[in-house]
Amino acid sequence: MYHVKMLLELRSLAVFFIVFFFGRRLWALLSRIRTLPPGPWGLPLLGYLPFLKPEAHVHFAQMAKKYGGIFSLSLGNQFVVILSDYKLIREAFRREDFTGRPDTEFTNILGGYGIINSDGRLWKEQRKFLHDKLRRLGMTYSGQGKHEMEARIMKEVEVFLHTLSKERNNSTDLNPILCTSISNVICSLVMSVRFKQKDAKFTRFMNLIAEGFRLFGSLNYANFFPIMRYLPGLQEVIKKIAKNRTEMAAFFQETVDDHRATFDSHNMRDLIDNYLMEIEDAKATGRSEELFQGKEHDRQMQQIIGDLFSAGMETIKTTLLWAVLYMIHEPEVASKIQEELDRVVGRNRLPKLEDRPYLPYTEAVILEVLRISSVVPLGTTHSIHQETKLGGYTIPENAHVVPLLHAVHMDPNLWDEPKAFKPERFLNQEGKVCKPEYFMPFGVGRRMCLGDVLARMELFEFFSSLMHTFHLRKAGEDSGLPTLEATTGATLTPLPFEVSLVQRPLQDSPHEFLNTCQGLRPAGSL
Ligand code: HEM
Repeated sequence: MYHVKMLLELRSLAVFFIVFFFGRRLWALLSRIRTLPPGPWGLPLLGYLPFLKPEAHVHFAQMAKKYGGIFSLSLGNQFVVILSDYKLIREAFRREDFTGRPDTEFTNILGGYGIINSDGRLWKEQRKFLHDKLRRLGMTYSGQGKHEMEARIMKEVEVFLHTLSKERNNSTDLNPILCTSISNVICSLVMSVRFKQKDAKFTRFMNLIAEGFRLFGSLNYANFFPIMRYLPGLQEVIKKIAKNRTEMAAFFQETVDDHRATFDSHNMRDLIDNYLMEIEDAKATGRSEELFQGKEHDRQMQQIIGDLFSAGMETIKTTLLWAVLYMIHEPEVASKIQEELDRVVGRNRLPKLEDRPYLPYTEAVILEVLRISSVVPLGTTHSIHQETKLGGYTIPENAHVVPLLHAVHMDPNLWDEPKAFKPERFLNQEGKVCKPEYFMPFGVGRRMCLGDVLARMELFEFFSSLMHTFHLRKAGEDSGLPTLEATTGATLTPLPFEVSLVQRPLQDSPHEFLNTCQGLRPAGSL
């Protein structure tokens, strides 16, 4: 009898301890959950993934209305924090602890090379190096380099206009023409190479990039559930990515080898020459092993070329396509730009960078295009490698942090009628350009776009020259206006459309102007 009683007491004690232990754990878990940014619960293991709609930026913006300027959700095994409060975006991204990039299937394939997806010391050193060298090559608003950069861009602008002059009055798809022209700017800066329209090597290169985007897109689920990488379908995708990357690497390596063979330390032609100089210097000073944090030198150069190309081509081309589309929709805005260009620049030359301060309306239109199109709607995902606090909430280690730039640019509390195209919002009462701190198409903080100066130069030169030389009209008499709907990928791209280009009549000095617009030699590979 005594033993039974003992056993019962022991059992009660055990139950008490189990309840106490799990109760404490549950309490700790709930207390911790309460410190995380608010957000939906989702399903066990899958989290919110099954409910995510294809246009993630629009879906997240709707969620932000419910949960606020900082909210969180689980997507598979990832904990994601979405920021749409511009003050919190600024606060987070100026901090060192928010400069990480996520560790995913995608970044594993890249092996930590390059700049966009690198992390820690390699990223810091590469960012400083690139910032310094690209400035010397002309990515700056001041100094001699600026003129060299302008010359590189203008060469492409002129070839672009020449190609278009052959398309006058026809319905034209600007996408492939812009693709070559914008690529040539970045290729000339990085590796002194340029391509003709429809060049076979360039076409292959562009196809590899397009296929790369598609293949990495289909790997998305493995980013959320790493175990899925072992599924046969995804194994095939991974093999194909590896094959394409080998082909791209060979293409870049050929350029690096050519540069090595003709390298002259007294004549730095481009970014690759600067990298070769750095590698030589590291050898001479016994730093070779440490350079690029011990990573393979040539592979780092290959990835840098790939990173700058992918970051600097699609974004600018897409922004220019949006600009053209909005000009077709907003003929009054287009006329005001042309009136300003005619008054300030005159009809006998193309606009130059030094005209820019005197062309506030044109400048305001470019800013409005950048705002309304938010070509990189979700910015680039950041990550943190140690638990931290933001806006009073706990941000756990390895959380992904997404700046919802689209929501910032469409916030009715910040912008009057955000869906309307209103360049005037970027002009102050004196008619001067002013940018509010919640305008952030290039991101903000320590990992802000490295190419924003080049991007602003290119957008100005291409857009103002195009407007100075052509009227942009909708193609086809009977068709309606092309849609402003976007295709959602890493960037927000307009659906394919055509434009009718009507050459603008000349007034003064027709010879010089004609020479610029029509008498140019076609491009050839360097
Ligand atoms: C309209 C044109 C462009 C837009 C809208 C744009 C936008 C952005 C955005 C939103 C980011 C992410 C910032 C972050 O991580 O928080 C970024 C990063 C970056 N951009 Fe751009 N970009 C443009 C053009 C360019 C050009 C022309 C270049 C090349 C020279 C370039 C090079 C880069 C690089 C290297 C990064 C990564 C920086 C890092 O991780 O430290 N971008 N850009």
